[in-house]
Amino acid sequence: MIRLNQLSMHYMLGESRIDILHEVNLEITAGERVAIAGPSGTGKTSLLLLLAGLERPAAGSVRFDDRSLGELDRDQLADLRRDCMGIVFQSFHLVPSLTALDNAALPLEIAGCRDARARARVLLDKVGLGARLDHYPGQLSGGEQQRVAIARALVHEPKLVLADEPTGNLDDRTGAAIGELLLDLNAQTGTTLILVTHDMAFARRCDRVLRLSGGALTEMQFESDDTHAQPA
Ligand SMILES: Nc1ncnc2c1ncn2[C@@H]1O[C@H](COP(=O)(O)OP(=O)(O)OP(=O)(O)O)[C@@H](O)[C@H]1O
Repeated sequence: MIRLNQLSMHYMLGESRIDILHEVNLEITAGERVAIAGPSGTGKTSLLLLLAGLERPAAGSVRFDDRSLGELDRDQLADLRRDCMGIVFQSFHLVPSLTALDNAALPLEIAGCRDARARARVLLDKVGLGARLDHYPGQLSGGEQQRVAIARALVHEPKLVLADEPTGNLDDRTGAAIGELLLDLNAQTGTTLILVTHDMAFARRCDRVLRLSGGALTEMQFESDDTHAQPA
């Protein structure tokens, strides 16, 4: 489903160059659950942005279902994201003027789905926000906003979910419930999951854990009960 070929990326800030990825190759098959871990500031969020076509690489390519993102224009990329992806950013990107229910229903409303609000309500219930449907983002806590963003990312059952620390701001119990929701979605609909997480217990429930460090992605290997694994 996803193929990274010799992918390189850096940011320029004035004269200084921040290297994020150096000639990375990776294949992710449909239905896979992939966790991305690694120290703060190594580029995990940037990698998700590349996968979503929201950043352009310096070299190499990102292919999604045999389409090269580099060959798509802005509108085609936006269509691809709308139709095929559910994205959870660290900053949530909720629409401030819409209620939790309308935010969560947005992808289905845009797709012209008649039962958009009913389906969004079911998901908001599942993330524990059944009593917050009519609240605006400014009236919700950070963790509640995060859960609305997760409901919005999942509501149209996308082929691919890209989530940046989806359990990061949540207490253990709520975080575990959100983790279950993502894994259930994967089990039920075959959604491919690519999740940035520092939560190793959650990461280990994925098929693969990749560590991003020094511009390289390395697959982590675990002993049976070792939650402090080193990259292979
Ligand atoms: N638009 C930008 N311009 C310049 N530098 C940037 C930009 N965005 C990110 N960076 C830098 O690139 C590096 C990687 O950032 P990124 O957010 O991808 O890291 P991360 O691994 O997701 O970090 P964290 O785990 O703390 O969320 C950081 O050093 C950051 O300061």
